[in-house]
Amino acid sequence: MTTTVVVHPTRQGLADTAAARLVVALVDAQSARGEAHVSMTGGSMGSQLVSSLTRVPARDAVDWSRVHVWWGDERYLPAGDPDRNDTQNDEAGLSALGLDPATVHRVPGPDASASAEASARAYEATLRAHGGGAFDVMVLGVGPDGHVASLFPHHPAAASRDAIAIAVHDSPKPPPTRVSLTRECLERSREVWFLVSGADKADAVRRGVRGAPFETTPAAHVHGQERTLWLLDVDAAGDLGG
Ligand SMILES: O=C1O[C@H](COP(=O)(O)O)[C@@H](O)[C@H](O)[C@H]1O
Repeated sequence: MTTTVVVHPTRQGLADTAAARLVVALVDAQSARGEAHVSMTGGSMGSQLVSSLTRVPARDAVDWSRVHVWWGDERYLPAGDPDRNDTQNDEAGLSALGLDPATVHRVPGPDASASAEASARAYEATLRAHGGGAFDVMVLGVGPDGHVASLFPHHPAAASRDAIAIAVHDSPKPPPTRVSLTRECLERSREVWFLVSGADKADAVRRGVRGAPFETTPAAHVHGQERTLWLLDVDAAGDLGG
């Protein structure tokens, strides 16, 4: 397993390059296994990545009808809520890619589940029916506090084991109720890509890349089975030194 840091001059360049990488990774996965599984992220970079994906010249090399889309976490809000990660990805152009809605696996919100726990169980059951969360590529953002998906520093839910997906209550970042993949699940992917932009993330990136304790920096302890990439813009890389 290797960890690589790649620094891009601009945020747009970061998103465009990550989108091109993702197209190639999906083509490779489909050629090796017939279908591809990617876990997307919300937050600032999630939608920018989707927007860039819609403009990658080679995107037609992917058979989008055989791409399974998942999310590493979701804000527990009704379908279509503008604060949901999937809604924001949709608005950035996800539907323009030619995906089959049956292979876009959304986390149920309060309109489709009795509780965040029930939502996590339903999402976990869907994941178990499709390989248990061993994605080809897991795309993750990182918060300024070092959180990843909805695993927050010093939050008891972050330490959950023996599950694939969990309910998260009292999130320090709104909305307070979320559903997240667990640390165990996040580590099952072939490749983990952190996409991080902005000077406000520079300290979290430094801690993540240098391996700070899980309790303070959950992002530091998520690795791909084959490869971990920290894809940064120059501002997010600002505290890494030469
Ligand atoms: O709330 C969330 O935050 C993180 C990071 O978001 P950002 O806006 O600080 O980039 C995101 O990765 C996660 O999916 C989302 O639910």
